[in-house]
Amino acid sequence: MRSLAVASPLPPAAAAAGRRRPRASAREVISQCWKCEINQYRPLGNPLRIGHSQGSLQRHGSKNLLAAAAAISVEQAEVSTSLPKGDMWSVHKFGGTCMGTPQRIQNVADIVLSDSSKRKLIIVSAMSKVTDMMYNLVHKAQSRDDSYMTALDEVFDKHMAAAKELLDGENLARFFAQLHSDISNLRAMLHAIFIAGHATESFSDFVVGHGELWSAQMLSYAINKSGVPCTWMDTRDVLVVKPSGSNQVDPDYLESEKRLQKWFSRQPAATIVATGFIATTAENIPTTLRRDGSDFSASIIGSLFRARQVTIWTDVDGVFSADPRKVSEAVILSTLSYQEAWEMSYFGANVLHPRTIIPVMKDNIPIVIRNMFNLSAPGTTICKQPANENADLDACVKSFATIDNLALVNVEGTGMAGVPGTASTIFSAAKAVGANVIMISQASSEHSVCFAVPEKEVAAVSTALHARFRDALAAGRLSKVEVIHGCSILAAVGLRMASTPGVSAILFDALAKANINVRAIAQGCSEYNITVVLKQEDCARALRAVHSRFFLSKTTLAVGIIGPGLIGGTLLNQLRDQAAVLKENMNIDLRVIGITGTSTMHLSDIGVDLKQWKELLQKEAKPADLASLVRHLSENHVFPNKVLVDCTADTNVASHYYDWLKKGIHVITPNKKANSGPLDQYLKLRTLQRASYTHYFYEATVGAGLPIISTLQGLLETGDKILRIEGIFSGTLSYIFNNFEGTRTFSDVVAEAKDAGFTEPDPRDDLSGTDVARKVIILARECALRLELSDIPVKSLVPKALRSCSSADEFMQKLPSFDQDWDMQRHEAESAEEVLRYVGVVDVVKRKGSVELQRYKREHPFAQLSGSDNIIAFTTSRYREQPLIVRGPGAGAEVTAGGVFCDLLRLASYLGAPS
Ligand SMILES: NC(=O)C1=CN([C@@H]2O[C@H](COP(=O)(O)OP(=O)(O)OC[C@H]3O[C@@H](n4cnc5c(N)ncnc54)[C@H](O)[C@@H]3O)[C@@H](O)[C@H]2O)C=CC1
Ligand SMILES: N[C@@H](CC=O)C(=O)O
Ligand code: NA
Repeated sequence: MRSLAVASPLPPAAAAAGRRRPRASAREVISQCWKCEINQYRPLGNPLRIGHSQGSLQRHGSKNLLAAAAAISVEQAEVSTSLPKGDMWSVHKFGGTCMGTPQRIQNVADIVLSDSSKRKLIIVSAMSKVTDMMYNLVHKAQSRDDSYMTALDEVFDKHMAAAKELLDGENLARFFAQLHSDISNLRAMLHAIFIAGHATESFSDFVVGHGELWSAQMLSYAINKSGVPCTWMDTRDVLVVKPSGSNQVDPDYLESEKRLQKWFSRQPAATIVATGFIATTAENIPTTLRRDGSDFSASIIGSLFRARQVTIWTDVDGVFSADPRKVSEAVILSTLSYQEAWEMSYFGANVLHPRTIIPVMKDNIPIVIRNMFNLSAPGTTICKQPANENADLDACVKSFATIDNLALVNVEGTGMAGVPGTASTIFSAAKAVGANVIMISQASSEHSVCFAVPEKEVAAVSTALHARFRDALAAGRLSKVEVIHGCSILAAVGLRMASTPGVSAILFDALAKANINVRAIAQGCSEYNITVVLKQEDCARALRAVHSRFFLSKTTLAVGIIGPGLIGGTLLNQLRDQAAVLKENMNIDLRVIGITGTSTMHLSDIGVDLKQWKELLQKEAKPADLASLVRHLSENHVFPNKVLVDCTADTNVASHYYDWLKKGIHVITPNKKANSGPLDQYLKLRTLQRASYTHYFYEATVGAGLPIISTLQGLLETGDKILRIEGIFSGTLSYIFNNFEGTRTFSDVVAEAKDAGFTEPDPRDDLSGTDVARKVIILARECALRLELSDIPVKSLVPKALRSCSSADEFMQKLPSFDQDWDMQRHEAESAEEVLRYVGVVDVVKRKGSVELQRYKREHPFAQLSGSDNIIAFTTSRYREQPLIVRGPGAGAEVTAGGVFCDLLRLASYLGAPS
């Protein structure tokens, strides 16, 4: 039976008390150290090992070793522990940042303990910065800089301090003894390096690897502390690699498996912490796995155990669809195929080094990249592409990446076609000067070959090509060897691009719409990658344009708000409160990327933080400039759709709608000026709207949030004939006459309507009847009546003497002097059992409109209103006997902004949002 207890490192006292380890062979016992747990079973011929073994013996004394050996029972010595492989193993890897502080190491221990897998192997890097500190020691020593001694003390102090915070009692003592001994060995070795003024690679690797040895021990003891038996592994005892040139190593799986088997038979633990980064050669010389070595260690070990999964813990939520520093919209990918991860890492994406993928790929072991500081993020799973295309690989294009500082070399001429060996000559010239060819493209006409190389290598390539092709150039067989400087590569990566028609069409369409010129294109037969070469200055814009096309929903809308007053401001607050719900439930992503008032303006590339739009408009604002807001919107290539919402009452702003629609910017407004302005301009605007796919919505211009425009359009579009539209169209005037009773004065009620936000910015627009007349015109024009505002006779309620007031405030101040006149009119109506109501009429049959103050009997529906109610009656062919009536509050901030918001959602739904 394999007991977990026997796997834990035991001091002699504990061993003697009956908790025992399995016995190693006689040769191995001689050099085994119970304190440091580094298995000294190798022949003592390796000078690096001698130091350690002798150190161990000197440190702990042979007596203790003998005691440990004596405690091993015969029964346990007989136990054969073959290496279990497969699903029961889960492998985790924690990098230096994860192991950065004692608290983080404790968090790592907690993560390990929360994994319910039957068996776990945890690969760790050195504590953050320690590897650099260790390299620095070697560097100092071989430079004969004796400050290596104080630097070594710092290494000791750092680990001692961490261990003191993390461990206690026996675990701490054990770690301290080991650290102490290692540091004295290192001191001796560094001294030797100092004297020689030189360190061999294996000496250096031996020194540097201590960071991992210490972090592995600390974590293993921290896990032990919680009562879960855990042992630790010096992977130099197991992982055998051979150098494969160009600063790389290849794992020797057969030999490693043999050694792992042997190691495990001695320490058959269910939880093992192993050192990342370090390994050994077949000749037992310490070495490292080079850059990103710990990930590689995890992948190799995962493969040796045929693990269920290898989890690489880091400090990001997973692999992004593009560099998040360049594309703020970048998203975390939930899955990636091995090949995609491979492609992306080539482009410098923060994925795994390609060689890390190889060991697990051969056994189909998934690698999961997770954020240790955000455990709620599920991370990115890198696995074999599911056979079923509909399985969880999200999209055919997985990510976009760029490489800057490139130059294109274009070799061109009629003499190239059909001449074997031209390409070979070109690329051997590039090779001869050591240039790295990053991408190649040749048109099938064979008249030109172009390729991209790093900018810093292009001069040498150009010189080499001119030399090689001197004769061909002189004879005119080649017309030019041309260099195009300042280029970048933009690559789209995705496995399913191969089986999805139209991907490249979408890619190039997005580039075209962003007005980006493509210099060269390459797509290999594998179709994992489509690469385009563009001007470096266009690259960031191109990246954002293509990313948004593939990753943002079609119903992402960039919104510009003009006039953050009562309605505009209320709309911004409603957007703030509802945006997340819309995104979550309806995939509608509304981003306000610009707000302008009359004096200040705030712009954002990705979306204003609506929680603080008011502050931003004060503190982080520029002088208001409508033209630059429009430019900001139309030149933004991140968002597929753009809309301007005019919340002013400004005629000048309204005069721009035509241009905006022409630019492809949708327009939404509660401002009545465009639809009630000069007829010819109105007709031009509506004609353009109908001829284009750009939308113009203005529901709130009549009846605020009440569905007046949409009801009318619905009747007309379905073939009903409108005969007459009649009603109370002014929320302000409705409020005034609903409340002008008893002892209240007319001017008080007007002031109340103003305070309640029912009036126009200047209340004279309401009292003069102009606002109602505008609404009558808007409805009349919907019914195809060609009327101008001046065609509507209007009864103004503004006393003649106040029409010339220079401001709304002056008007409000002077209004009380006319209260008596109003009292008289009211009394007259009241004595006839009637009420005053201000009504508008569109008489479609007679092709005219009117606006009047009328008296109605108390039982008339118009007399029944309250608050700011509007009531609008449509008499039509279908609704002839009983008109279709829409009634409800027809003014006020919330209902009006709500009406504008509805238009925004209608736009999103026209653009494809779910209903
Ligand atoms: N208040 C209501 O109940 C209803 C209002 N409306 C319409 O909504 C629009 C806005 O009304 P309110 O918000 O009540 O008025 P408001 O006066 O509170 O807001 C208008 C805002 O637009 C700004 N503005 C004016 N000209 C501008 C320009 N050229 N560029 C940038 N900003 C400019 C002003 O500084 C102000 O902040 C008006 O067209 C009104 O007819 C429509 C239905 C109901
Ligand atoms: N001032 C207007 C607001 C809506 O258009 C009104 O009172 O109706
Ligand atoms: Na309306």
